[in-house]
Amino acid sequence: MTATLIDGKAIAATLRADVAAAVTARTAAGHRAPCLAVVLVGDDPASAVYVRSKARACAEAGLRGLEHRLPATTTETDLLALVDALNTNDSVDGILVQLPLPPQCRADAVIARIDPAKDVDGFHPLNAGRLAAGLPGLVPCTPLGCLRLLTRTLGGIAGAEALVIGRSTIVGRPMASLLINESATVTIAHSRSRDLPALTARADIVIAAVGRPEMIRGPWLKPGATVIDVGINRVASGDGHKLVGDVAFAEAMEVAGAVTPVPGGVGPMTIACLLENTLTAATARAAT
Ligand SMILES: Nc1nc2c(c(=O)[nH]1)N[C@@H](CN(C=O)c1ccc(C(=O)N[C@@H](CCC(=O)O)C(=O)O)cc1)CN2
Repeated sequence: MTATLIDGKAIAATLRADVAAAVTARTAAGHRAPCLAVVLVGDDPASAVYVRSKARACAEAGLRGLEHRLPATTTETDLLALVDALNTNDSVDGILVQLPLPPQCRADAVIARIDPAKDVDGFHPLNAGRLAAGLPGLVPCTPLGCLRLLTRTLGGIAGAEALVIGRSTIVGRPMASLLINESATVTIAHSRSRDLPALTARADIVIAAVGRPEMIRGPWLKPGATVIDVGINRVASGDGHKLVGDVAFAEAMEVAGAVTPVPGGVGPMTIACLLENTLTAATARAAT
């Protein structure tokens, strides 16, 4: 069996075009363009690349993007002061603080300071609680992107057995809540789970978010399963490096029904869903 490749780049492009069309309609109706403020603290090269991608994606979709670059020595107090200023700036609809932060800034404290109505990352405890309770709110972009990929690939997922591997607050836990809210039957596995191959063998849907290169092997999978690989791991290859996921891709393609590649799977959906969340936040704020 050779699985279908789930083309995250193409699906993300469609979602970004949908957001762009909605923004055009909004501005034609006399509203200002939604505005996303991105805060980058320090010099992490990968974070700088992601922030640039976000700025480009905003511009292409007709959103206003603001960038705040702060030095690696920024204190938590100064970062919180910037978040406060963005919270009270009425022309800002979405606030995103790029992670990871330098050690002197506690991510939990910073995230908790963001106005939940502008929390386009969906990381604020209030939004996390709303998602867990099945209430509407802003949802973390990576799990939301995974759900969009699943519904594009499978249609409905009600009743499906889904395995989420990873219990982080950024991916695993919100992913499980999203799947439960779609009436899937959900298992969450993690580093202490006893028999991961046996859990994987039962799953119609596997979401791999463990951060360990190629840990999930093809022979573990149920034939025909849909595999969403959230991992982005940089591994040595020849003289340089390459990106691999948490799933052994070539093996998975032999057994699964559909698989996301790395790169080009979940990653592009994260940024497309950030645009979607910014539009959602702007629309909700305009209605209040
Ligand atoms: N505040 C946040 N910080 C971080 C988040 C987040 O959602 N909010 N997620 C990641 C980084 N990230 C976005 O910020 C992100 C990571 C990867 C990709 C992506 O498209 N990856 C490509 C491969 C890129 C490469 O070549 O290195 C892919 O998978 O195809 C987009 C966004 C941590 N921080």
